[in-house]
Amino acid sequence: MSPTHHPLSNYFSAMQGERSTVIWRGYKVFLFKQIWGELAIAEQGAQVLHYQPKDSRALLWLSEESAGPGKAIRGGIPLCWPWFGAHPSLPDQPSHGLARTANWSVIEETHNSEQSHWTLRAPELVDGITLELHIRADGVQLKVQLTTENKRSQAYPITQALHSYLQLSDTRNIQIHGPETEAYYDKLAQCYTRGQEHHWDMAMDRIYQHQGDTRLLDQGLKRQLNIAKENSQSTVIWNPGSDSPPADIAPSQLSAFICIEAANTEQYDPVTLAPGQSVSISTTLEHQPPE
Ligand SMILES: O=P(O)(O)OC[C@H]1O[C@@H](O)[C@H](O)[C@@H](O)[C@@H]1O
Repeated sequence: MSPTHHPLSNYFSAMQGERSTVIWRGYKVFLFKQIWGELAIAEQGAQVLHYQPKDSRALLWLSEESAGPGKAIRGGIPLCWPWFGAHPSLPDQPSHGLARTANWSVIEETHNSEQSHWTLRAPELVDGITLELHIRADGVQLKVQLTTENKRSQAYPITQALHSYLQLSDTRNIQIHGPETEAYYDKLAQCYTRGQEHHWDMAMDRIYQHQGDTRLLDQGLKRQLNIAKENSQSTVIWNPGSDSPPADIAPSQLSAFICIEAANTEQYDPVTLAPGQSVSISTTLEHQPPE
C-alpha cells in the first residue's frame, strides 16, 4: 500500500451518488462526494476522517488500524473535549475527554456546487453544557469549528483541541513555519523551553505558545498547507515516533503524518466559561500551491 493511500478511498470509488453511509472498521461513516471534492464524517466523535478537494490529494491521514466503536478513531480530526490530554485530577478518565467517543447527530446539512456545510450536536456529555460542531468544506479549504455553551448558573472550565492528523509523504520531507521558534512545553521532557526546530522526523509532543497560522511544506507531495485558527493560543505538534508507538498505528505509517492541533491547554490558555457564555475554537486547513 502506498504511504499516502487513504483507507476510505475504495469506498469513494464505489460510490454511485452524492452521499453514502458505510460501516468502516465498525464505525458508521457518512461519505459525501460533491463538485468541490470529497468529505467523510464519522458518527462517533463527529470526526472528519477525510477531506479531498477536487483535483488534489487527501489532506488528512487516517489509520487502517483504528480500534473499533467505543475506542477513539486514530486519524482525521478528533475533538478533544472537555479536557485535552489526561484528565486534570482523575487518572482513570479517558485521554482527551468525552467528545471523541460519543455518538453525535447531524442536525443540519447544505450543499451547493461551491461548498457544503454541516452542523452536528453531541449528546449532553456534561450537565448544562452544550457542544456543537460546524464544518464547512469547499475546493480550497476545510473549516472545523467547535462551540461550547455554558447553560449552567456556575462557571465551567475546559481545555480542548482540534487534533488534526495531516497526511505527509514522510516526516523527513517537511518544514513547519509559524510556531517553530516560539516558547513551548515539551510533554516528553516535561519542561518549558523555546523552539529552534527545523527537523520534524522524531518523536515529539509539544505545546507551543502560538496563536497565528502554521505553514506545512511537504517537498515529497509538492504541497503546502496553511493552517489557520481562531480562539487558540496553543499549537500542539505531535508524532509518537517509532520507539513506543500506539498499537493502532502500523509501523510503516509512523512517518506518514504529523498532528498540528489548534488547542486551549492547561499550560497556556485554559478557558473558563461564565454562565450563559459560549466559546468557539476553529481550525482551517487550506491547500496552496508550493511557493
Ligand atoms: O493516544 P491519544 O489519546 O489519541 O493521544 C495522542 C496524543 O495526542 C496529543 O495531542 C498529545 O499531546 C499527546 O500527549 C498524546 O499522546
